[in-house]
Amino acid sequence: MKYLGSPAFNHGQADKIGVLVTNLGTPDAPEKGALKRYLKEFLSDPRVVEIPRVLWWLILNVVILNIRPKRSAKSYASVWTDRGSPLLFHTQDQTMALRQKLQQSYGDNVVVEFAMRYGSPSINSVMESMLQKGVRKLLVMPLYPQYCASTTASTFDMVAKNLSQRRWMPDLRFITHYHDDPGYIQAVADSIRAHWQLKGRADKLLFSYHGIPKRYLLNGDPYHCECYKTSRLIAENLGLNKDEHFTCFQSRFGREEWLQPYTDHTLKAFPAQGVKSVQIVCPGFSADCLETIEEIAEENREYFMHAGGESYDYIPALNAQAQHIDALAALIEANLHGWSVDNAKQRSTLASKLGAEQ
Ligand SMILES: C=CC1=C(C)c2cc3[nH]c(cc4nc(cc5[nH]c(cc1n2)c(C)c5CCC(=O)O)C(CCC(=O)O)=C4C)c(C)c3C=C
Ligand SMILES: [Fe+2]
Ligand SMILES: [Fe+2]
Repeated sequence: MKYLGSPAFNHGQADKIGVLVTNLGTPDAPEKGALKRYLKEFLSDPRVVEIPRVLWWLILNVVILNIRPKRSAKSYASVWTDRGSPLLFHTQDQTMALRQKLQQSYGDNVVVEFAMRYGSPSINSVMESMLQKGVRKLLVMPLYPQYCASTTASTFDMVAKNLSQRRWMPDLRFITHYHDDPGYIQAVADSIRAHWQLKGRADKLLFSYHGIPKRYLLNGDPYHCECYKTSRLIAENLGLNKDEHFTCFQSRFGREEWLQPYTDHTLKAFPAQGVKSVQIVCPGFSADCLETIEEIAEENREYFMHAGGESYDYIPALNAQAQHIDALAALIEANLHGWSVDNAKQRSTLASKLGAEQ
């Protein structure tokens, strides 16, 4: 095995702190070919689809990758913008804002970049460039508030795989979740309050989270519990009673049972139960993306209105809103605790002392 080298050690070179924020990733274009590449990488990840590999290889390559790319490309085309995929440009904006904020505290000693777990920019390419810039202490923060093996642990797998191929690994820290972080909860609650100020309140506030197969919960994944805790804390912050909010799970994929209650079933059933107006928020998504814009703001609105609903509002993800950035920056700073940027200074003093003695 030949391990990847790092730039030659240079006494006195400043050690940099690196902050790598990540998200899921998105196709390069809303086209069949790009979707096929993206879905192949995403759905081949054993953390995402936990079924025996040979069986899944056949289903994925023979069935799914021959049907889904065309359908998904159409969905992506409906949300695509001049700046590309919403998930990509929101992540770019978040990173730029975080960089500005963290550089106020750390100056040029901090390098803030983003990478995507699937597609580009890849975790491998961004880690390589950060280490080349002299990052010797690396904090990784996946922008998934709730821990899930399929997303959070998969990101860790990729970071660890990258480091396993290197000769000189940096100090490493990894934020696994922030589903109950007071700053995050406050930011989501305040975004709901701001929405109420503009539009008034609905019969029900719906919290919708991306689903996972129920089997993953039964096998010990804490994602379901963390989603419920996020909902509870936001509802408490808003002073809502139990009848005024409801938690459900969206974006089913495949045939097995996923976490219930399902968002679409819930919205189809609400009008008959007397719930005529809803406001829906997705505190599992740090950025708007296909799953919130097309599925929640559009598709599920149709279901609800068609079933007799009268008013339906989607409350956008926090994206690059200042309060979101402040909350994320505070979390990052708390996790950088004790990582001083003075090592380089100490080392250069030591190097010159040693030089003087020789
Ligand atoms: C927020 C956390 C997410 C979890 C948990 C998650 C699990 C999960 N997802 C799939 C399958 C698909 N997800 C797709 C899109 C998608 N998923 C998330 C987040 C989570 N997924 C996001 C942010 C997005 C949107 C990306 C974008 O480009 O905007 C898709 C692709 C879209 C499509 O073809 O429908 C698939 C497929 C599984 C199987 C899964 C299981 C654990
Ligand atoms: Fe997903
Ligand atoms: Fe639970």
